[in-house]
Amino acid sequence: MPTIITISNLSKTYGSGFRALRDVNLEIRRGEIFALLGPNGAGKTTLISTVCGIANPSEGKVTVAGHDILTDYRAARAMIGLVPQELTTDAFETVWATVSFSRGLFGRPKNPAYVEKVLKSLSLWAKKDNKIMTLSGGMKRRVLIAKALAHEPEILFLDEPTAGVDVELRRDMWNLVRELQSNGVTIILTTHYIEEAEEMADRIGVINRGEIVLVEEKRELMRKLGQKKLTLQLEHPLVEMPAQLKPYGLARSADGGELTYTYDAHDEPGRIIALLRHVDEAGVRFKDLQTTQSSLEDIFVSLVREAK
Ligand SMILES: Nc1ncnc2c1ncn2[C@@H]1O[C@H](COP(=O)(O)OP(=O)(O)OP(=O)(O)O)[C@@H](O)[C@H]1O
Repeated sequence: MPTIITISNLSKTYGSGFRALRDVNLEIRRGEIFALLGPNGAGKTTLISTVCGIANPSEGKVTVAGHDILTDYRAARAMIGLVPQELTTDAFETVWATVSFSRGLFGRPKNPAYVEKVLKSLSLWAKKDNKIMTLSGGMKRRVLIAKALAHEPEILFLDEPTAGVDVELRRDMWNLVRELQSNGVTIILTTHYIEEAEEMADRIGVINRGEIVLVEEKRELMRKLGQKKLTLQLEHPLVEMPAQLKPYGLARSADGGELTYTYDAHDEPGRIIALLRHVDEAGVRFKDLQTTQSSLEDIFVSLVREAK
């Protein structure tokens, strides 16, 4: 996939002297869903704000489809829709007026048919004449997305799109994001919900203390870093680890009733077979066994911990 956004050696130091981004290098591919994960204060919003021209970079360069965000600001910005974290919409305006106005801000000619399509796709059509302040929190969030899409951007940034929304709206948002992607829109989202990244993203970037600590295809990340656990529930508690089993580094539960073997997800299956044979040879009997795979959450927590 060709690159649509190129971020090179980007650093951001706020007026307070705080360095919120440190030498960030990142390429976003056209048409992908890229999830940016990071703990509170990691720099996610700062990174988005800089690419969208809301915050100025201190060092480095960002181009959007070849347009420099500083020297060719208008062209770069016109390609981007931004759904901010905070609800900043004008409370007294109607949904229709707010969304149409956003389109005008980018110098786009009026296109009521397009605005209608956006409002319908966000289930906002029935509310088009309602004032924003009369809408529920979830509806207001949909308005923010409609505003961001009003000028037909090729790239959509969603900053914590589903923070504080109910499960149903979250599902709707996910479906909408997928639909946008199938229409060719590139999506960059930040999220605290690891399951959201797991569900949605093609690639995942992890940012911690202003530094990108990892960028990887989601599938590859889970394959490479995912660990599996095999747990044996024993018929009788094991008091001492038999010699044959020592090389496997098995963990014994406090009551001795369970043995757990942790292994890389891409280890050859032969090792498990050998382990089970050794268990048998050692006269250890088990009544049940389970395998589990570490989630993206486990991977994320260990990455952020390692980077500290
Ligand atoms: N205008 C500002 N002036 C000084 N420091 C700032 C400013 N804006 C943000 N920061 C600091 O920069 C760091 C990164 O903030 P940012 O909002 O980018 O993080 P984030 O990853 O989006 O966090 P969250 O997940 O909490 O939204 C934080 O330590 C924050 O306090």
